[in-house]
Amino acid sequence: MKVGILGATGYTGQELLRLLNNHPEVTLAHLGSSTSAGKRISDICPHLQESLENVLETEELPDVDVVFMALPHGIAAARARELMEHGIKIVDLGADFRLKDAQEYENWYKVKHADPALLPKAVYGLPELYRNEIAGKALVANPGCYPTASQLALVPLLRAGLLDPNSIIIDAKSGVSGAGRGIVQNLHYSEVNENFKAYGVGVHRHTPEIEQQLSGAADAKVVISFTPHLVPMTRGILATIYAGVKSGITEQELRDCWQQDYEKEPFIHVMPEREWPQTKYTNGSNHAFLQLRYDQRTGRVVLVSVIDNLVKGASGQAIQNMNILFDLPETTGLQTTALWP
Ligand SMILES: NC(=O)C1=CN([C@@H]2O[C@H](COP(=O)(O)OP(=O)(O)OC[C@H]3O[C@@H](n4cnc5c(N)ncnc54)[C@H](OP(=O)(O)O)[C@@H]3O)[C@@H](O)[C@H]2O)C=CC1
Ligand SMILES: CC(=O)N[C@@H](CCC(=O)OP(=O)(O)O)C(=O)O
Repeated sequence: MKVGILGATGYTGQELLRLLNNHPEVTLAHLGSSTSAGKRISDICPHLQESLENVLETEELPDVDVVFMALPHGIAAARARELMEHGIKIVDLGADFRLKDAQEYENWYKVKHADPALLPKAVYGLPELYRNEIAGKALVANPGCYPTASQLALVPLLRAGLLDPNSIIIDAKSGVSGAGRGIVQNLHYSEVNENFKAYGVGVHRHTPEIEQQLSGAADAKVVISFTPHLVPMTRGILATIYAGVKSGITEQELRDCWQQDYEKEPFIHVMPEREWPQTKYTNGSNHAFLQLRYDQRTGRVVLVSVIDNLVKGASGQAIQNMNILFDLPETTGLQTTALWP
C-alpha cells in the first residue's frame, strides 16, 4: 500500500515515519513538506536512518492510497476534498474533522472551517471505542491527545451509566512534544525545565471535543472542567480524572466495566489494583494504562489514564486507523514496547 505523509518533518510526521518503517504492508511513497522540498528527510531528521533515501516533496496530489495529514489545523480541511475525489483515503491528525459542528470549530479554533460539507463524511477514529464506525470510511479524524487519554477512561463508565455525567473534572499533564516542533517562547528549555504550569484554563480547544464524545457516550449533554498542564518531560500524558459515582455502585463494578471492554484490547491495560500508571510505561509505544480508585468518603472515583501523546495520542493511533481502513490486523506495525527506563 502506498502511503503519503503531509507534514513529514513535524513531530507527529517523524513519529509516523519511525513506526511505518516497521510496517510490512507500507511503501512510503510521498513525504510532503512545504519548506524543505528536494531535501532528504534524513538531512533534517538524522535519526531516521531507515528513511535515508526518502526525499521531501510538495506535490499537491501524491500518487498514494492513503495520506496522513500531520499538519497544523486548517490545512487538512482545505485539501481533503481533492484528495478524496482522487480515491485517496485520509487520516487527519489535526483537529479539522473532529468536531461535528462547524460553528463549534470556529468558536474554539478561531478560523472558519474550509469545507463544512465534509464533516458528516468524517469518522472519529478512536478504535477501541468506535471501531465499527471506522471500517469502510475514507476520512478519519484522529482524536486529540488529551481527548484520547480522557475518553479511554471515561467512555466505558459513562456508556454503562455508572457515573454522574455532570461531575467530571479532568486534570491532565502533557510533555512538551505535545506542542509540536515550532519555536515558541514559552516552550524554550529555560522556561519549561524545572517548571510546572497550567495553561488554557477554561478555554482549551480539546474541551469541546471531549464534551462532544462524552455526551455521545452518556446520551446526554456532558459539560466538563478540563485543565491541561505542561510538564518538563518530552513525551507522555497523564490524566487524573474525578467523577461522581451513581448511588450504590461499587469499585468492583467500575473495574469490571473497564475489564469487560478492554480485556481483548492489545493496547489498553487496566493495571492490577493499587498499582498506578506512569507515563514512562508508554514511551514510544501505542499502549495505554488505566487505574481507578473509588473513594467512598467523597462519593467520587479517581481515574488515571496514561498514553504517549505522540503515539496513542497521535501517530500510533493514526496507523491503527489506517490498518482498519485497509482491513489489516490493528496491531500491524505497532508492536513496539515502551522504552524503559
Ligand atoms: N504533537 C502532538 O503530540 C500531537 C499533535 N497533534 C496534531 O497533529 C498535527 C501535527 O502536529 P505536530 O507534528 O506536533 O506539529 P509540528 O509543528 O511538529 O509539525 C507540523 C508540520 O507541518 C508542516 N507545516 C507547517 N505549516 C504548514 C503549512 N502552512 N502548510 C503546509 N505544511 C505546514 C511543517 O513542515 P514543513 O515546514 O516541512 O512543511 C511542520 O513540520 C497538528 O494538527 C497537531 O495539533 C495531535 C495529537 C498530538
Ligand atoms: C503540550 C501542548 O501544547 N499540547 C497541545 C496538544 C495539541 C494536540 O494534541 O493537537 P490537536 O490540537 O490537534 O489536538 C496543546 O495543548 O495544544
